[in-house]
Amino acid sequence: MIELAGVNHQFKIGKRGKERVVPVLHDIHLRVEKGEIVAIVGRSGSGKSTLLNLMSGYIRPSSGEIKVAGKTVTKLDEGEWANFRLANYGFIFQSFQLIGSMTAYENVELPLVLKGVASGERRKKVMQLMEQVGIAEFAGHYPSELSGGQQQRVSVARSLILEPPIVLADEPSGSLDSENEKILLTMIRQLNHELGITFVIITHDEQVASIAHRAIRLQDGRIGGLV
Ligand SMILES: Nc1ncnc2c1ncn2[C@@H]1O[C@H](COP(=O)(O)OP(=O)(O)OP(=O)(O)O)[C@@H](O)[C@H]1O
Repeated sequence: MIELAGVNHQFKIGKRGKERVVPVLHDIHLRVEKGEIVAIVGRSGSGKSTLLNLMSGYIRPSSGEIKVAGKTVTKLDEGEWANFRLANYGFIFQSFQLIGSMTAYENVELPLVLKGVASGERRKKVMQLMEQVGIAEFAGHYPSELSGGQQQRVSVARSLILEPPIVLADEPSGSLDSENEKILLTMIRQLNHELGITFVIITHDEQVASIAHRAIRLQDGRIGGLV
């Protein structure tokens, strides 16, 4: 589903003319199979977010090749990446990244609006999914009127509304208490099992890593073997 071959990444930092090159990822070879839940673990600064950003095209590798769903994505331009992301990826973030001026319903609906889906079909899909993740009763609430766990469920619903084959999650339970974390992890397992969605999850949390089929440890920008 996702394949990285010989991927290296370095950032350039500092003032123009005085840039310094900071190597962050080194010779990454990684395959995530369809239907897998893969956890990416490792210390702060080991390169986990950089790896996820490479998978989602927000940054381009300095060298190496990346394939997603059979397509070589390394050379896609911005516009092509935007379409590719919409068709293939859902995203879940630690900070939920909901739009504060939109209700829970409107947040979940947004990807369908962007895709140009007709309003009747949007309504059906949004309500069905909000019910599935247990937040239908909060449809008219704004994010500020919801608990952290409820906000995260809204963001999960938004990430799934276009039925993406892959969900990338960056510390998805980082802002949740243990009760809400449990609900989120059960939901991820269920979605993986029932819909075959592939998950790549960055985490520091052992509970999260424990639901993964496989955990990959990054150490100073290198894959340090299975956990
Ligand atoms: N845009 C950037 N410009 C320059 N350096 C960056 C940039 N983004 C990340 N880095 C550097 O790359 C290294 C890896 O960062 P990254 O965010 O991938 O680590 P991480 O494992 O996700 O860390 P954390 O667990 O703290 O989120 C760090 O040393 C960081 O300072």
